[in-house]
Amino acid sequence: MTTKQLVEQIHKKKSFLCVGLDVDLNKIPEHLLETEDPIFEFNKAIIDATHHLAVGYKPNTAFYEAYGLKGWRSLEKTIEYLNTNYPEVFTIADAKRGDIGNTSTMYAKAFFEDLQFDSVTVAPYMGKDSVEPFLAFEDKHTILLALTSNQGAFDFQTKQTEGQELYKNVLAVSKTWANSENLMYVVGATKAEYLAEIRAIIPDSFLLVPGVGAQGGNLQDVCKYGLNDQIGLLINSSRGIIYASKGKDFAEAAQAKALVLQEEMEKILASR
Ligand SMILES: O=c1ccn([C@@H]2O[C@H](COP(=O)(O)O)[C@@H](O)[C@H]2O)c(=O)[nH]1
Repeated sequence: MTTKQLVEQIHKKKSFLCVGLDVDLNKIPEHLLETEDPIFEFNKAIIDATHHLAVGYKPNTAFYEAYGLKGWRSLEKTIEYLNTNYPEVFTIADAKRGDIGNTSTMYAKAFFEDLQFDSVTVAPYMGKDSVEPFLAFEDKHTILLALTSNQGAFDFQTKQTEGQELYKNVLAVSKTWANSENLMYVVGATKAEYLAEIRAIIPDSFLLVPGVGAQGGNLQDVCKYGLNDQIGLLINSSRGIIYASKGKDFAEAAQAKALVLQEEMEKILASR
């Protein structure tokens, strides 16, 4: 999917919501555990109930890898289901990959060619040659960790290096890499106060913003400095949406939670 198509979807749905599909078998309704593939059945119901309110879906691969081969098959079925039934949505494999060049190429093939995701999250730590193999894929997006939502972000990301914070260095340097137009960045909703300075370095890039809901980040705070001319934000909520109920009404309850965020986004978009 191109960035232009993503922006069109945002305007059409009046939403820049991304639903996180982080499926934990201990948290899903019990009746689904009797089915052959509980993870896929859960995802399918959540997607069907929320697709008109969300422009993106983000399975975090950890939640699939944790269940071995069966979990990976559930991930495959989920992305196939999205691409077949809702090809207009932007898909993110939250896998946080990145390695030496030839290995990164294989990661990129896995997520872009085999699984057919639109994007994958990548850690910048190993530098340019670990990220450029992902950027080489046309109309695919590499979402680089910049300033993450967790407390540990302060251990390294905000430390001074070459006269500025490391995360700012990541933003400024990655902009110069080959095909950097395919880059997006992760900035945690819990770090909204950094967004003005982030936008000064990367005014045009899309930001994937996790951390609203369960982690306490605030949508209004993120939008104040995070929005740009193209909207430029994908706000992710995982637990806050998908675990709204553990009963048979789980999909309706998830829809209600997604609707609250979509309506808030619609108001924000209308007020610009
Ligand atoms: O900085 C980051 C980067 C990634 N994540 C991931 O996003 C979701 C958030 O889930 P919630 O349940 O809405 O808190 C999850 O997959 C994280 O691994 C992040 O939270 N922060």
